[in-house]
Amino acid sequence: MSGTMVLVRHGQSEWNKKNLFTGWKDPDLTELGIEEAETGAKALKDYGIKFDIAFTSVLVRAEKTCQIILDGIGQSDLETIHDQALNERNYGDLAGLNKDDARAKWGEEQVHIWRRSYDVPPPGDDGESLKDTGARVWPYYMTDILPRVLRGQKVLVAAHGNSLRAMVMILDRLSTQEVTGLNLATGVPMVYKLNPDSTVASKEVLGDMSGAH
Ligand SMILES: O=C(O)[C@H](O)COP(=O)(O)O
Repeated sequence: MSGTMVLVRHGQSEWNKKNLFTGWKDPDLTELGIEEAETGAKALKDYGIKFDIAFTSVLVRAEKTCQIILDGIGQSDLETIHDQALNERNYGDLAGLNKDDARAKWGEEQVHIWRRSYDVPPPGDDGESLKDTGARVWPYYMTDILPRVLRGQKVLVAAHGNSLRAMVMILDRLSTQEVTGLNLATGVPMVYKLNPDSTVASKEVLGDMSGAH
């Protein structure tokens, strides 16, 4: 057994609350989002983990979630690396649109394809599919995060629904079809212990993922 990596999706953001596609837009956490991050912190405190380093994106909802968790477990000053490789997928021209309005306009199925398919990007020059998102998340994981875990460090990664779906896809060895059914709840820590060959030795979810959609 080597180290431990905890993945956590940021708490509810203002745009999650309004049901808007967000992507690289930068809304803050809501009160509920703060509470969700605090609940995640409590679960990690009860679990008894102390981290060696934290990683987050350059978007405020993930950065704040990361800091709330560190504050909640008594590690406020822990070294934290912010990198846009961990940002949410870029939602292209969908950013700022209401998800239900989009369903009314383009149909449930098309919107589901944009949100959950592996390789269909949302419309717009900068829109990223999950595969495109993985193309920046996976190398960053391999070069910056994984080596620390393999050295035995305990690593926190506070990021986003789709950047974390890309990570969970490779960790859980999900197929491109299986990943379409993967949804991550806000503020629920996933504790991965890795083997020396970087495969997953164990995965524990500290909370309820069932409400995620
Ligand atoms: O960027 C967004 O809109 C959300 O953070 C994730 O959205 P999704 O669950 O629709 O992919």
